[in-house]
Amino acid sequence: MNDKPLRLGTRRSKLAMAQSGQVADAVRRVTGRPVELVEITTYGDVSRAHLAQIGGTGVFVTALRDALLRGEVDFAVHSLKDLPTAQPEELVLAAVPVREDPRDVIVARDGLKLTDLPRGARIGTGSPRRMAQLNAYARGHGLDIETVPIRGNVDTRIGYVRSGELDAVVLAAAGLNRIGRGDDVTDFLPVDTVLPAPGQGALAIECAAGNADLIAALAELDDPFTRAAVTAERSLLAALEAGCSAPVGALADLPPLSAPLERGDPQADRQIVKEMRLRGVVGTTDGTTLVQLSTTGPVPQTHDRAVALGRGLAAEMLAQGAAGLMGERAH
Ligand SMILES: NCc1[nH]cc(CCC(=O)O)c1CC(=O)O
Repeated sequence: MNDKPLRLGTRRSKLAMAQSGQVADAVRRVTGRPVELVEITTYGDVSRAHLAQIGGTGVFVTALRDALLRGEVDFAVHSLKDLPTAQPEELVLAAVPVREDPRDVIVARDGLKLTDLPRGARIGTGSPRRMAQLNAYARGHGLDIETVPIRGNVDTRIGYVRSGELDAVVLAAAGLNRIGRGDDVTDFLPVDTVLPAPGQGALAIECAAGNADLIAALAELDDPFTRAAVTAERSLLAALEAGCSAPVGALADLPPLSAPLERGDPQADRQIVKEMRLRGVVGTTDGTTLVQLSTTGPVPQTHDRAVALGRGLAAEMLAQGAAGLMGERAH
């Protein structure tokens, strides 16, 4: 047996360290090898500039990928939603593990839920996708809220609420759960209200394309349903030619059951594993216009079919004017 430690390249943020630590445990289990964490500082960690200003996608990812390409680390763990949709040829996503809760949540003062927020409440988020959908929801439901651009790590964001500067902030459930702050959530936003970012809640384990033994070992951590889902979501994003900072949401999951689920009902079980629903949304950040569409079909059994599912829905969204809602292109 090969006892040489596997080197896992990771960012130093609390979230990155938490998810790298969890994946390291899983990789130790399936490979029987020790795993050591190698900390890498990325431009996104250092820059104080607003993310939209440093621009482009994948600022958090480039330094990790460079370390992989230079052979300084054996694999890296990314939040899938931060990964650019273009895959470099020299690298492969060796595994996409089972997805965490994909929903966005709010952390609000006094335990408030979205619909309890008082008139004029200030909600912090740096994400045009979250702004667009929250503002659209507010318009449709007589809520009077103001979305306020913020950035920073999870602790910083929650700090704005604790200090009283903001009434609430929007975050991803998955990130809070991974750093053990799930109890701070005051409201889970239904995906019908705010569709998450493509890939949200999922991780990607990436390694060099030439590392066949490691790729084979890591395959055990792959969840085919999650992989098909995030492939469809990211293909939708790519086909809209939108970057990670575009107001685009997408989620592929199980379609609602046509009949109430009965435990062990073979009919319901078959429906669960066979079908996938893909939803996509794009809108203006003020929430005045949203294009929101969905499609349901068999769970894609190949990469190409998952890509086709995402592209197909993107084409329908473009036909309904999606391109005009995205504003300045990131690239
Ligand atoms: N944009 C930052 C980011 N990238 C990944 C997560 C955690 C959720 C995930 O893994 O999808 C977060 C924080 C957030 O959006 O609240």
